[in-house]
Amino acid sequence: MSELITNIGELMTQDGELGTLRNAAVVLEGERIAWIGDAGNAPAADTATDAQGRAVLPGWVDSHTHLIFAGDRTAEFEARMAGESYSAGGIAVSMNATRAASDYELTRMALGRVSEAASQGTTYLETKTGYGLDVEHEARSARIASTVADEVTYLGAHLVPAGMDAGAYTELVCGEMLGAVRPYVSWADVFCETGAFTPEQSRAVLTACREAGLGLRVHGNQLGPGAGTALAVEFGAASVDHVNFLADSDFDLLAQSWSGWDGGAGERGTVATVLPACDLSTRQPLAPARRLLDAGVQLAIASNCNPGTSYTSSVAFCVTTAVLQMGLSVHEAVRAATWGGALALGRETGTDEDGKRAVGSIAVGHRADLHMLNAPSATHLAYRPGMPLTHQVWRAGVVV
Ligand SMILES: N=CN[C@@H](CCC(=O)O)C(=O)O
Ligand SMILES: [Zn+2]
Repeated sequence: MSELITNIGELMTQDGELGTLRNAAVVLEGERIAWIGDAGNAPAADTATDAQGRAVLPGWVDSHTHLIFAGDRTAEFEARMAGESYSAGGIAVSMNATRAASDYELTRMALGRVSEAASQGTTYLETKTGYGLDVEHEARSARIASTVADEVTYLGAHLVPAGMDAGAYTELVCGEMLGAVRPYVSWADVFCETGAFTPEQSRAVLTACREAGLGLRVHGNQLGPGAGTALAVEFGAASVDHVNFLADSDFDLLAQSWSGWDGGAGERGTVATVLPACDLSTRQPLAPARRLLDAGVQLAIASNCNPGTSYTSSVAFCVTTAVLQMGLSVHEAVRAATWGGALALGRETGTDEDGKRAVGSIAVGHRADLHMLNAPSATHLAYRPGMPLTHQVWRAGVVV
């Protein structure tokens, strides 16, 4: 089956060569994009959708979420709004509720969250373990995650559970727990922060997970200056996320990590992933997205949907915040939330031949993940903050 989407007022492809097209059309064939061009030259297809001048973007690629949880942390949020500061300790509240939930409940809630995200334009999504925190419950979280998300990350190193020795727990994370989650995950992450894992413990986790063949990610520099970003770059992590408290040397390390990359080939560096909704919900200083881009660092924007610090899967909200409060242009923010997210997950390239089609940009052969706005341009995402602008979403060629 093929579908022609025509009369697109603005087609923001996020593809380096195609750029942004006006009065454009796209043809989808099965799960792939088959043709892109001027609406006047569009070929016939089995069905047609008239965009009536609306804008079309790639679907959001949300490269950082924590969707496998039960329970509620409204009280912690209220206390924070009354002046308390965020600390990692709240993770234990979610751990207890998550352990107590049945497989069915956890799966149903996770699917509900994925569906909320999809209805707002998210077409590719990563999620993590991290609220199980023992072998049985981390393995269960990983298994459930693998049934609801496109990419799964092992975050056994989220918090040392109360009553456990940090060294012994780190060994568990690096040993038996890693073995139990391994069939379900392709990434590993560590929360390298005061109150979570020390640089030495983080190093041990990253080393073991790399040896197990997992790609690496780091939660770093969320709550203060520290070693997270430097460790991420040293280990060749695909992404370091949060990056609120960076030293000058962290900017340099991140920028240098991309110096051997020419935009498509060469040595990949470490993406800096900013999480604007989390920054607002924790009342942290906003991550320095503008300075990172200006320094030559590749940037992603993600929702960080989780019960503690960012209970939203609205990437549009994050994009709006990045434009209005972090100094990004609309194009830069949309790029970070689409192509940038794909880059952070190693999914920005891929062709018909290898069968793992690229996501996060609109080009022939890429996966047909499209987000049509009820607006003539992507600028409306920032110009009309908070408005429900998602008009229609295609995921792998299928209307969501
Ligand atoms: N910072 C660490 N992990 C999550 C929050 C976890 C929680 O508080 O439940 C985050 O990315 O913000
Ligand atoms: Zn997180």
